[in-house]
Amino acid sequence: MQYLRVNTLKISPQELKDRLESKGIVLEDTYLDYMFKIVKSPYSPGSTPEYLFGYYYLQNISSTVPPLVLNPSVEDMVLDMCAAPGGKTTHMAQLMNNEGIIVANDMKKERLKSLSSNIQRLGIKNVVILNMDALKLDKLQIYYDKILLDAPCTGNPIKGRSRKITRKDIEYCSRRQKSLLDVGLNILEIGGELVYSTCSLEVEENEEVVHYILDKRNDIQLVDISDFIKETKEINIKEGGIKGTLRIYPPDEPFFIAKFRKVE
Ligand SMILES: C[S@@+](CC[C@H](N)C(=O)[O-])C[C@H]1O[C@@H](n2cnc3c(N)ncnc32)[C@H](O)[C@@H]1O
Repeated sequence: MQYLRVNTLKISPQELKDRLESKGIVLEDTYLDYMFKIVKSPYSPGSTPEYLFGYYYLQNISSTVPPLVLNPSVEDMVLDMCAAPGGKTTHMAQLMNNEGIIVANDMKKERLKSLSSNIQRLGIKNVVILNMDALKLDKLQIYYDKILLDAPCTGNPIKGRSRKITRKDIEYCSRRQKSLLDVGLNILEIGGELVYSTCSLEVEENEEVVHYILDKRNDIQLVDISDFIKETKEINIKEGGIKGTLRIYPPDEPFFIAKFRKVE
């Protein structure tokens, strides 16, 4: 199922809906007034003039949840630790009305090209792009009010990979996720919040990562985000294996989401 997120920095949801429907694209409302389900389209939704003008971004409905849970505001200094191709960075820029600062980092140069072209196409002006291994971000000694860690996981399709995911892959991802989360929490301001998400359903990459952090650190608390379940009716969303976390299940793209606050 394909969805589009209206880029409200450039056009209103109603105006875009009218324009696309006049071309034969059939859209359906969702829980977000700026997100539509594409029910029918006579041509590829990524090839319309409206797409090229940056009036919308194509993404799965599940991936709207982590930025909404983080809830960045204009006053916040925001970090997106693993940002490419920028679905969540550009959504956060929209939530911040193109003001404030978002540092969008990704380690892979190749993937930064699509992040950069999406930022340009959507007319986003509050994003600074950084090309670093996120495991080294604490060396910069820059501290953030809000951090999104949309971590690399076994759920991400890897170009050219045809083999099945093994236990070793899951264990490797889990170790890397724990380290990335630890670094992110080190550069969070006291009182600041970090949202951790993956598109994997493996416990080792999700609940186990949360337990690892809560067992290891006294300066971090888990924030209960289960209220979100009521707000997102048409998504197959449930409480995760730890109280206060979220899991999204197929037919929507799977996601695990947890929120942390630094308390001292
Ligand atoms: C799940 S994808 C991010 C998707 C992105 N948040 C979005 O919404 O469009 C994970 C990203 O992490 C990046 N990555 C993997 N290891 C990294 C590391 N050590 N430091 C920074 N980025 C990394 C990958 O290049 C990939 O772009």
